[in-house]
Amino acid sequence: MTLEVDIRHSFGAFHLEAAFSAPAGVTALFGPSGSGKSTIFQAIAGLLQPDAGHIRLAGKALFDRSAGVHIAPRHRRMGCVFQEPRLFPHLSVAQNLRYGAGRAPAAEAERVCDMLGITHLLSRRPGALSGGEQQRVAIGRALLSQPDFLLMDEPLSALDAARRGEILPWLERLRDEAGLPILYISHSLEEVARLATTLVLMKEGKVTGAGPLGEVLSGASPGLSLDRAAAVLQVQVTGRSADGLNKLRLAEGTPLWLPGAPLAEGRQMRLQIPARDVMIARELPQGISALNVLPARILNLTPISEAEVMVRMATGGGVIPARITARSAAALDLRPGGQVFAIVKAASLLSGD
Ligand SMILES: Nc1ncnc2c1ncn2[C@@H]1O[C@H](COP(=O)(O)OP(=O)(O)OP(=O)(O)O)[C@@H](O)[C@H]1O
Repeated sequence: MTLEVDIRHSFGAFHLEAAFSAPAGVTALFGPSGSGKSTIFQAIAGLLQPDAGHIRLAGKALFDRSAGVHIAPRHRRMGCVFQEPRLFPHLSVAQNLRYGAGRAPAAEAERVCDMLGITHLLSRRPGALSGGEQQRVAIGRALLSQPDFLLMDEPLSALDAARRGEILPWLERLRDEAGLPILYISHSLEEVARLATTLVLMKEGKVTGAGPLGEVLSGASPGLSLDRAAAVLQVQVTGRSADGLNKLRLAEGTPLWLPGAPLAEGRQMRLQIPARDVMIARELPQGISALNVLPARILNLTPISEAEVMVRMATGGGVIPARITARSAAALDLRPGGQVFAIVKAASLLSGD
């Protein structure tokens, strides 16, 4: 099931023009304040009728200006989750869930409670839950309305760092198990890098980049500050060395070593490598301190200033960008298709199941 958005709308001097697709998984809308994220959210929710364009779910119009289609919000089969959980304080968790459940079979309620880890909370009132637990119940309530898609507007922004850390694994699970398009508005690139499968970058009402997370985040897009360009790679924990390094494996098998607390073997995680922390060598380097050297093929070079270029490289595990000087790129004679080695100076783990 895919949500397709192609809309235009004006508020005075502000002009929104947004076209993108949100397939199953998490599509993050990311951009500065005032870039138009909430306007898109409202249009998809049916609370605003854009001046032009259409919104389709699995090919069926929820809105189509030229065909005169506007499905009322209550008939859009969507679940919404906001910054605040908006639970009924006088009802138990079970009653709050039932309120959203409609005709959902009991087995479905059990599955959702299990997926979100809220089964043990069913008899409590919202006041006796942590912020993160309340938000999990709010997500459960949205899911039990058996929606065709989910809209999440900054669902973690009202929580402190500890509570965000508590709820993120459940959102990852939702992304991997629910099989729904989830449109997710966020101000936090860290959250986006951890959760999103598709990324839509917004700036001043325009989409400046859209596509699979790794591709958009590794690019030199106008919507992304250069300091934030990074690789996001899927890795698996395969062991730990005697001298305190976790051994990780990229999709195609290349090993990577990372310091940090021991991780459970077999765990799937996302690894983030900032473009500024990657160097490039033409030959397999000898006698350097960096542990992680990945064979790679150059995809393209994009000038980012007079003095710097972004070099995007393909490794078996995904795309790795490196931000290097134009002088180095010329000295190494880097060209698309060239075989090189990406030297990773620093990387951080983002997530795990
Ligand atoms: N109902 C409205 N009437 C007039 N202008 C509006 C209305 N709603 C939004 N705008 C304007 O449209 C622009 C985009 O707003 P929008 O809320 O979509 O941005 P946003 O990216 O969601 O921002 P934030 O991250 O701060 O929520 C802003 O300039 C805003 O002032």
